[in-house]
Amino acid sequence: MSKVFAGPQSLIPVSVLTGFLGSGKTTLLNHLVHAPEMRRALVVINEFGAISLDHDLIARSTDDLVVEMMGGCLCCTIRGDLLRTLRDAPWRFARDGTCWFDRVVIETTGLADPAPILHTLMTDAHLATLYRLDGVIATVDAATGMATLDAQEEAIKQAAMADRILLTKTDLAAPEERAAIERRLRAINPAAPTLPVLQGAVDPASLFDAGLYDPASKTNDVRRWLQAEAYQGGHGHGHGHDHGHTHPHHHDVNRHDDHIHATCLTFDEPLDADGFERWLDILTLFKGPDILRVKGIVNLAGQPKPVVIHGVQHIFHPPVLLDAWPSEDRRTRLVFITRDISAEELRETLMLLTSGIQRYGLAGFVEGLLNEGAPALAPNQAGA
Ligand SMILES: Nc1nc2c(ncn2[C@@H]2O[C@H](COP(=O)(O)OP(=O)(O)OP(=O)(O)O)[C@@H](O)[C@H]2O)c(=O)[nH]1
Repeated sequence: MSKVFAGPQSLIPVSVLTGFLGSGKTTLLNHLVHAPEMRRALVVINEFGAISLDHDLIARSTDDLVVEMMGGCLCCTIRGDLLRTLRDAPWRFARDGTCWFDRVVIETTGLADPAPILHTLMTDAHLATLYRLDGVIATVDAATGMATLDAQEEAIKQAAMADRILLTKTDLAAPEERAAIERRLRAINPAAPTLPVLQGAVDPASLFDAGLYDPASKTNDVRRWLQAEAYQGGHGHGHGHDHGHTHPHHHDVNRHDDHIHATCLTFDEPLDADGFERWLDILTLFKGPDILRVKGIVNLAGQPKPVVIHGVQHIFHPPVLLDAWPSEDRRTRLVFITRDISAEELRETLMLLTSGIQRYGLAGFVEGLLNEGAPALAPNQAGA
């Protein structure tokens, strides 16, 4: 928690375009590259296997737009190729001694799990001085998306990790088919707007600036980014503090997204900083693969400023210490999209650690656990 990320205004925004095979990523990019927002963009394309020679974008690789091709599977060669490409790009594409491009879009292969790409962007110290993750855009085919989500767990991950979901090929889907997939996507990822797209035609303004930093206001815009209210339309209104979407029971019980929980946890009282940090460590250590996305604004005891956290699986972006609370609302709000981890489990384990460490100190808490076992510090006894 000690590293604090600073200076987002000078960093180049990176958008990650993901989506299953044939779901319309290239069609979208071919449309997008004509937009003024892409005038000085670096587009990094990763295709598994041979790159189609009639890829329109190759023809568009001109003075104005640079298209970098990377072979191989991005999620397997991530530590090498993408890192090198992004590290070298500012000087490779420099003009008059300065970095020429002002935006990066990475198109991933349809088979890719987007997590390693996000991890690279979030953790490499050198990249962190050049780039900021602007957002994840996922294309989902309105006609075949249901079957893809049923069969391919990667497709669920892509939707769960997205900041924007683009529902493509809406011309090929019957209205009820489209409504069903929209419902399903909202349940997987309630905060990501689902935007219909025909033949790639999309307004770039609806795709970009999805990150914490808002170039329009030149500040970190937590409310727009966190979208905590989106999780509150589901179940559990009014009473507890956990709001989220659970999935209605389906006959095909093995559907991957029956395991997905989208939840917002809210805490009225400041949290013990040590307990919170240790809880995140333990959670990511043991449950990392099942944490698809976490975002949050956290009120830590003794820290007057809010801390913003952002993680994908076991990797967290360095926390951001904001100058001030964005509103009067000083509650901790954590939004989670997880696989097989319920809101209750998240809340109870967090309360156990923060209350236990606050009350007994770390050494006393651990000693208590060793001597008496966890029941002695059960959540309802630990002040939850
Ligand atoms: N009918 C219809 N077809 C579309 C639409 N968008 C894309 N397509 C078609 O869908 C096919 C796949 O689109 P691509 O853009 O190549 O998809 P992709 O996600 O880049 O595919 P991969 O590179 O294989 O992962 C192409 O034949 C497109 O012309 C749409 O809105 N409507």
